[in-house]
Amino acid sequence: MAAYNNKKLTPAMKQFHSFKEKYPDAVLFFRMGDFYETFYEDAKICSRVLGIALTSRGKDSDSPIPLAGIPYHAVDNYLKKIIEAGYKVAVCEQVEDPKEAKGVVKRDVVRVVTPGTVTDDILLEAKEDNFLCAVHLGRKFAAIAYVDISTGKFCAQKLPEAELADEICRLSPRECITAERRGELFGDDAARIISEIKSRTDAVITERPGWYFEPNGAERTLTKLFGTKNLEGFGIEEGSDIIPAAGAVIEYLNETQKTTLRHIRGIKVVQRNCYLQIDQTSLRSLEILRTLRSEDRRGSLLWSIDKTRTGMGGRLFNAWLRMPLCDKKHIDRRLDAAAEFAENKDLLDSITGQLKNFADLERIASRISTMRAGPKDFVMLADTLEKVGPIKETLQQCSSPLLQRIAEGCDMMDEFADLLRRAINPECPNHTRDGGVIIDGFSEELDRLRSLSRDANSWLAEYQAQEAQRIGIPNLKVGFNKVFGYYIEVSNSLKDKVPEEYIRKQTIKNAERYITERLKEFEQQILNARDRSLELENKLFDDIRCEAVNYVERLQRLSDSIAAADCISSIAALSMQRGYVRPEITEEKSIQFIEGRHPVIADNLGSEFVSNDLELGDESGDVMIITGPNMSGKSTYIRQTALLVIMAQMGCFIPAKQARIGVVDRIFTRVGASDELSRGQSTFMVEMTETANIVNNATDRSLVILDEVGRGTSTYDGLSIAWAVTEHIANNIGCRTLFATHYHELVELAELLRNVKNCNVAVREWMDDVVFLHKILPGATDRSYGIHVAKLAGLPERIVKRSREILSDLESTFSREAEGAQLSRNRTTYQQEDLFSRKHRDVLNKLADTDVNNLTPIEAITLLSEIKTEISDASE
Ligand SMILES: Nc1ncnc2c1ncn2[C@@H]1O[C@H](COP(=O)(O)OP(=O)(O)OP(=O)(O)O)[C@@H](O)[C@H]1O
Repeated sequence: MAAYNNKKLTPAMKQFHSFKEKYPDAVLFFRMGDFYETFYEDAKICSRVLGIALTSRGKDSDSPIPLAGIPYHAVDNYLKKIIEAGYKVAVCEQVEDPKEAKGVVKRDVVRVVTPGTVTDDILLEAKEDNFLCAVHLGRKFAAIAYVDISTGKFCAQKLPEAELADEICRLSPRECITAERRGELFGDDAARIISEIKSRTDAVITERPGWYFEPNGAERTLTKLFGTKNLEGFGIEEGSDIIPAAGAVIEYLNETQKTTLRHIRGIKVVQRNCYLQIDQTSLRSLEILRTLRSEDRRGSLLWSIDKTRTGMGGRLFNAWLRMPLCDKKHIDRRLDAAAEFAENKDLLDSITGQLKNFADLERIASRISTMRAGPKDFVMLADTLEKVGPIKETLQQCSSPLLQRIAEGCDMMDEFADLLRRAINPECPNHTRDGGVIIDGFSEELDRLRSLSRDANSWLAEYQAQEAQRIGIPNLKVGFNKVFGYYIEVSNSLKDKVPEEYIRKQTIKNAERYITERLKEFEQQILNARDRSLELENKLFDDIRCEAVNYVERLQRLSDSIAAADCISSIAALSMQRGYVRPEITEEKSIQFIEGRHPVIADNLGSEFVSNDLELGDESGDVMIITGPNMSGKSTYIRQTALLVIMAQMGCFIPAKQARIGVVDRIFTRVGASDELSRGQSTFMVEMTETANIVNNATDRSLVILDEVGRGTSTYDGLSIAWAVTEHIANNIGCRTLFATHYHELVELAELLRNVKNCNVAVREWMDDVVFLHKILPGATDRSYGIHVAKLAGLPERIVKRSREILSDLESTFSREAEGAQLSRNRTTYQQEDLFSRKHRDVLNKLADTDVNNLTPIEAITLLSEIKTEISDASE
């Protein structure tokens, strides 16, 4: 912007530069009349991202300024596009009436819209939280704080640094604040974490000065917002790592919002061990919130099972799915509630019916609190508050404690609903600027002013008729335009008849236009009345908005209750629609399903989907090795297990005939070869990193899903790694594990280790073809049928035939017996080592128990002989 110091700049452009200096990292929307103008680089960005024309200001000067303008009435759509493209926008408005301005009109930046701070419905996904988060790396722990300003939800948690990136990915924030890259706050670790966030999420990274994160200042910011002395009431002790992160989030909102944040009423500290931990890899590979390939909601578990009807219900359902519970008591509370709905169709129909077209109370409450609520918000609110009574009555009939609590939370706010009904016109426009928002009868003064303007039409008609008759011009017309106001129009052929007192104002093609003293007087009265009625209407609307602020807290609580009712009824409706059952939740370390189904695939395939049983953990063995041909359904089966556990622990019914689930603390998956080349890691490296994460962090309460570990390297390396990992899990961790593999050699582990068992997927051979039955059966298989699958996939017959020849050659050269012998040798050694160590221990114990001083020589020789025999037995 070389032109900044140019003395030739107009006052408006000088003003533009002064704002641009204050908001250098934002695109500045500079209001000029009916347009938001953008200049210089901003104009180029807007032209590129928004597809609007790039022109220039001062075309004839030496240095024309690039310019792109956005009509003010269409600003919302343009804002949406530019924010989605990851830009921030500073909205600079005219803050005085241009008519009254002395010199250049006063302007100010009234808000900065960034991806993480949007509040307008059009810029938000109804059923998704729009999180802004801040990250802080403490000495021992990391902390993250996140807020959705459109709802007022504000949470924070302390966690090990190694889990930070995963947690951020799970939250999928739109924007992430970090301390500026200088000083000790921003070391190598932070740089690594930020680059991980950048590569794994769509979040925009915003750097802010180190003082945003300074603990004392941050604590002051937070206590000021909540009006508390300290943060102990929120479970945040002095010096907690949470404080810098939470303070930075609020400081950033203060910087960008320029309105009150009173709808952020408190901060919830998330206790990680209360929730089933699902790491980022599992979240992605199990396609819980988005599909793996297209990153689409459609096709994900959430998309398939979410039947909520309200925005806040949808967001809560999303959070329940992202953060399933770990406490049997809490899970049962949700399940009891869902069961009560599922068993009573009338009750369920009544609730779901009432939730239809229910307003997003949480977001309206936020807009009320930030004084951005429009007339339509209040109309929706009035309609919605009317439904609360019937919902409360329905819920009061229920006996489950959760539903009773929800019923208690159904606050009808009669007096507020009544005010809205009396004041706001149900047919009102979107904005207050043209009036028509306050209903007739609400204010006597408004009614009087309105009737003055309404009566104007009949006065004008009467005046027109009178004048036409008086001066004998039957087609004389009274009209109105913005420039001249009211006028009398007389066609040219009759203009000679016009009396003297008519003052000529405008000549048009076939007529002349005049004004009269009476008409002018009348006009003044009318225009005055219109202006005053608009002014009064705006004042009345503002009063209602201010009154509404007193209800924000109650609206938020009501919203929480309705969201929970929506989630529970969604679960019940789903279970009735698809025949899901209530899982029995236990504290045992086992999982059992009878006729379990994959929730998404089974819904697509209908009756073609083959259901399967599962017995895992405790007596049934912790580790299940599943072998079977390609395409037989191994991956589907192991993923289905993880999904059913997640659904059960969120309090959802599940697709099975019967299910018993021992609560799981963490889910780990190592599934398929995800392409992480963009992160500079080879497929095998990713596979091994994920495997290392599992063996290092899984507990005996975890569920581990392994699909093809070791496939990314040579057969023997891969097999050895897979063998050793399985052995380690079975011997040292003992967690419930499903391992789908093509390494048939692994099935031998079931003979060696007590808690490992084999299953295979049934296949029927028919002529030269195979039919996949998708049925999981006990025992191992030793055939791959890979070539059959290649044929099915359309590999040319010539290649298929040649593959068969090569396979048969290979099979005879490196016969399976040879490999088997190798492994049986391993097995023998394994058994021998075990036996040896046990015998040696027995012998040593015997020696330790012997009192040598009291042994006779004969006894000593007998003991020696016994020991010798025992050792020789063991080595045979
Ligand atoms: N239980 C089932 N009932 C019906 N169809 C199924 C079932 N399980 C899987 N399928 C179908 O079989 C296809 C292949 O399943 P899946 O990917 O689970 O096989 P896989 O054995 O893991 O294959 P690979 O070893 O090649 O990875 C799926 O796309 C699905 O359409």
